[in-house]
Amino acid sequence: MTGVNDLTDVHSVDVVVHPDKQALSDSIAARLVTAILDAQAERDVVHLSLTGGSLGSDLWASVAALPAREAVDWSRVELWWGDERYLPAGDTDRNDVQNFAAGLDSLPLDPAKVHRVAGPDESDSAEASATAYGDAVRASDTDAFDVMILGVGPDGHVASLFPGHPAQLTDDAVAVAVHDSPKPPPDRVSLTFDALRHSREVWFIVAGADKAEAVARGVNGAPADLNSAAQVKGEERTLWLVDADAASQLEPR
Ligand SMILES: O=C1O[C@H](COP(=O)(O)O)[C@@H](O)[C@H](O)[C@H]1O
Repeated sequence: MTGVNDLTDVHSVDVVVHPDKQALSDSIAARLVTAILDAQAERDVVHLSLTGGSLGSDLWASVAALPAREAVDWSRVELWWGDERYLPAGDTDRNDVQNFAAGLDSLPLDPAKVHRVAGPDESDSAEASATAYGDAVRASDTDAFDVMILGVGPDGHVASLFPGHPAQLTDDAVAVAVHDSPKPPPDRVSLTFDALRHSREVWFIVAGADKAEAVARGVNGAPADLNSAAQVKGEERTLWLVDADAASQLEPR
């Protein structure tokens, strides 16, 4: 994977505001299906990186309800996660489990192309899991994720990179173990900023007034100790897909 992002160009992001969370979820689903179809017209396999959080799962319910999902060749879609809670396979607090329960399980995916982060039942430590996950990303046949979907926490975190946390600025790895996470559970595995940036498109998906400050800081390029989202841009496009409540502290552009 290659690519360098100019983080000083804070205006090269697009913001799309939707009236409410359901409209936002349905719109992300339609946009995602279109993006996959476009990518499949150009490349054999499409690489998507998914996110946890409520909207990160809701969007799969929206995809599952979308007739256009039938046009996608889901067997040619590779799935990754930007982060995972370091919990055993099947734990209902895992991001992958929540995504599948919401609607991913209805899609005819190739299980060999679903790249889950190993939990404590399948690895010796979060560090070992992060190393194995990073090796899997490196070994994949892609030079970049096609779409990197990232939820944003009220504290401005993306994936499991929390502002001010020691793991946030790890720069010598694809994935990092996170301990003492400010948000439970305490142990996690996350892609690093470098890995997140190796994406053709980065989509931040955010709903709710409690995230309005994080959205404003992310869009306006706040420093890393205040906002992790602001440190990540796509190689071709950076999109903020938000509802009206989450957009309420943005200046008119
Ligand atoms: O813990 C996590 O939180 C964020 C955001 O979640 P939300 O519920 O506030 O939307 C999520 O993006 C991340 O993947 C997850 O591990």
